[in-house]
Amino acid sequence: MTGPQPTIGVSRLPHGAEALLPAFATAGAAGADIRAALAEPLTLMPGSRAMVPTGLAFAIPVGFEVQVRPRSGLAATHGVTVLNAPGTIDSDYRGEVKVILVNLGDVPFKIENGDRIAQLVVASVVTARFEARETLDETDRGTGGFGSTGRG
Ligand SMILES: O=c1ccn([C@H]2C[C@H](O)[C@@H](COP(=O)(O)OP(=O)(O)OP(=O)(O)O)O2)c(=O)[nH]1
Ligand SMILES: [Mg+2]
Repeated sequence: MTGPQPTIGVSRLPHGAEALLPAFATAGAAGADIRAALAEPLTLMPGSRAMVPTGLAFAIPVGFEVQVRPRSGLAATHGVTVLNAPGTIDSDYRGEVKVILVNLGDVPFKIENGDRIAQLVVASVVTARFEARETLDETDRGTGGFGSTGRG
């Protein structure tokens, strides 16, 4: 561990009373797996999405965010991913963390209580100021974008 190690307070909501806290599967993992908190299994039909409850609410220290990212295994094996990846959990959000999963595969995908559905990456946040200006400084790129570089 070399960088900052903030502590994120985690509150178990009533329906997440038995929920496990997010956990890093290995010492070097960047993402902490987060699990579904479900009273009964949920089946995600092909092409459909669901806001999957985790039963947890966070208190993230100011200056940090939590990103909700897909698990590669679910994506590669089942075509199941996080629709809004990376989801953003703001430091001032105290509601339940939910994971918006979408099934891009061609068979139904069943989610059981306690299944690891996504991974959380904690990141530092830079809060920039946005300042209106009449003109912007010139650069080599200028207004070129959308694949403009590398053309002969
Ligand atoms: O995958 C996600 C993304 C967001 N959130 C929660 C935490 C976040 O702080 C809040 C708002 O998310 P976001 O800013 O992405 O959504 P918005 O559509 O901009 O809503 P708002 O107007 O509430 O900011 O919703 C989740 O639980 N899961
Ligand atoms: Mg927002």
